[in-house]
Amino acid sequence: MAEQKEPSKESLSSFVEKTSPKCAEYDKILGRNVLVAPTEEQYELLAKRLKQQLGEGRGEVILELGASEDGSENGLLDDELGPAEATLHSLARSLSCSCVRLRERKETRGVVVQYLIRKVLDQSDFLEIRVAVVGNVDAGKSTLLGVLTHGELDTGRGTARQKLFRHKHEMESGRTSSVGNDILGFDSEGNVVNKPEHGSLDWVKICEKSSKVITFIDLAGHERYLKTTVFGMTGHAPDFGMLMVGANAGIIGMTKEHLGLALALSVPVFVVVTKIDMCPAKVLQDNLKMLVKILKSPGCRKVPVMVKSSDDVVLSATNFVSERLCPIFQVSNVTGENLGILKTFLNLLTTKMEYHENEPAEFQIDDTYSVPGVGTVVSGTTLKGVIKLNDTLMLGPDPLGHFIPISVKSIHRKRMAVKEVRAGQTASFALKKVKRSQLRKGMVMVSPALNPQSCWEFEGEILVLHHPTTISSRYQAMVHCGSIRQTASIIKMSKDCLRTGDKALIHFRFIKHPEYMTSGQRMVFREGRTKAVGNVVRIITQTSPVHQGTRPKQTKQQRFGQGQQKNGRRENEANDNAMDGEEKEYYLSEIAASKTDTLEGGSDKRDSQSQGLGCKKGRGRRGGRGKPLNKNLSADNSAMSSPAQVANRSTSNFAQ
Ligand SMILES: Nc1nc2c(ncn2[C@@H]2O[C@H](COP(=O)(O)OP(=O)(O)OP(=O)(O)O)[C@@H](O)[C@H]2O)c(=O)[nH]1
Repeated sequence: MAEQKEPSKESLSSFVEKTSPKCAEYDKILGRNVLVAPTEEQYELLAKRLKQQLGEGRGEVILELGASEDGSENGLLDDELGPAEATLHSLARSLSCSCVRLRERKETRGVVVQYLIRKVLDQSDFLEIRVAVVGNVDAGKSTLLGVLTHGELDTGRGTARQKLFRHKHEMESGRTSSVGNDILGFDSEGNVVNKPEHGSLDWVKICEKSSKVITFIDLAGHERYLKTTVFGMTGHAPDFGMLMVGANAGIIGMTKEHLGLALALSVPVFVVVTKIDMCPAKVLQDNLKMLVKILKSPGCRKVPVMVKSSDDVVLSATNFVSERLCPIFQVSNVTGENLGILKTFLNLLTTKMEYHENEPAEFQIDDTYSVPGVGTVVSGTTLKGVIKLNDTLMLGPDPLGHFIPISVKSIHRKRMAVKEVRAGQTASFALKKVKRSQLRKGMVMVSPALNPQSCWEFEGEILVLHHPTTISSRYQAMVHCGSIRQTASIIKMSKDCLRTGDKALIHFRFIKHPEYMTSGQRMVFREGRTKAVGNVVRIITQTSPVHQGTRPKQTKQQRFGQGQQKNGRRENEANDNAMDGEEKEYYLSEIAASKTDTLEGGSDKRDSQSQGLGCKKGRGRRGGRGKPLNKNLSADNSAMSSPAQVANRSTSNFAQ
């Protein structure tokens, strides 16, 4: 493989030095001498501190043996290391934890050793980390997931991905169109639990044997399914983003778009470059150079690090939570090269998201099912609190903005029956006395103590990442906020009009039904190539939705028929995209009804029509200016604002 000028070790260690949090108490207690021969009192203190750290790390923590407070006498001598390790093992055992040696390094005085301490959980419990998998079409996303979770290498002809596809058309075309899920389990020692004999239906076995489960959210790379991909990033609450890049193709198509989205949503990203087995050295080198340049650009402000050894893995995983570090892996799904270090990295990932288990429960619904013999089932993420079997929660809002009490009949985590689910965990609930037709994605189930209120209107502080002209009042686009995705209209803005790069306070109104939102939530406002990101700052609750103009009721047949006719591509969209047609239809009628446009408003709407609704005329086009879909794809790089610009604006204004 090509020699690369990598920014790896120097930048990594200097980065670590600059960003590692120093905890005086921790250093004092776990200092070199204390662990070698602790007194009884010191031992108790150590156990207390370790317990606290395990709580903060949701059941795991990485510790360093031999690091002293001031760095002057770093390292343990040979005769000190044994007793210090024995103390640590004994501490871990006393707290029902495993203790795995990760790496050691030479310091001025002796060695410093890093250990992973992980709680050994009972069969029904496991630590959960969600990783959204994004990247352009054919980057090898589904293939990598197939290889990681089924333990068998790919042939280079799409065999591994077959195990992941959910729809017949996906099998036939090889293209992901929906949000897929697969899991990779690690036991308390960090060994992969998944075995080739575990089919996709053996999630229960994997979870029972795992202390930590990585849930991959497999997202679509094609621009056609961008709405679904944005939903995956906002609605499935990923802890990390895994950006996939084909070694031979480099940063093309939707890669920048997906990177920009992850940055805008403050999701830490690591990059996996696939297909290194079939890529000429020069091409790989050029593409890596380009990748590093984009990541380092003032917009992204990342510290890219080529991860090539187990040492790099531990360093990058332990410092990854800082968001600035961006580890890059180069793998082959065919030869299996470097898949081992990628798995070690995944095993060490810990989320920095704070989940509040002591607050009243909040659960956001991202999918609904009707299961024969069980009834109505909803799946989603528990954002706050703890939900137990037979708990009564408020489900809503319905089209009138009301919440109804429902009772939780059964709870499943990763297809495994459990008695309770805590903040940060995904789950499915079987609900009593609720029809599936009463439910939709974006609804919530919350504790009655919250006395939930729905809203038609809210205020958001928004930064426009890209718009071809200007945005003004009455402009409409899709709001993605958690698992909510609904077209909203701009009622008022703190500026007359907004261009790319502008920031404003905007008053939005949903056009179809009220939603449950909370201030501080991150949101994306997009339509075609128009994109804006920001935060919800104020919820405007109101009782009467009458003036909102509820849309005429249509049968499912009518809605689906319209979608097919207009787009000429409906058959390929997964169910969760089935609202595209009706939303656009309603959107069009709204535009037609508004004859009192301002100059800017008019131009925006014409622009919106030409962009998102070009397909109305059955030309199968999207993206405006009469470009066919595939041309739009190839034009991506130039048409969108670079992620550098995008991220610069988003991180400097919002994320930081
Ligand atoms: N030689 C080689 N081929 C690979 C590798 N990874 C993936 N492929 C092949 O690349 C093709 C595309 O892989 P996919 O996994 O479908 O790509 P994707 O990113 O999931 O594509 P979408 O689902 O459409 O977004 C398949 O034919 C794979 O067999 C690799 O590391 N080496």
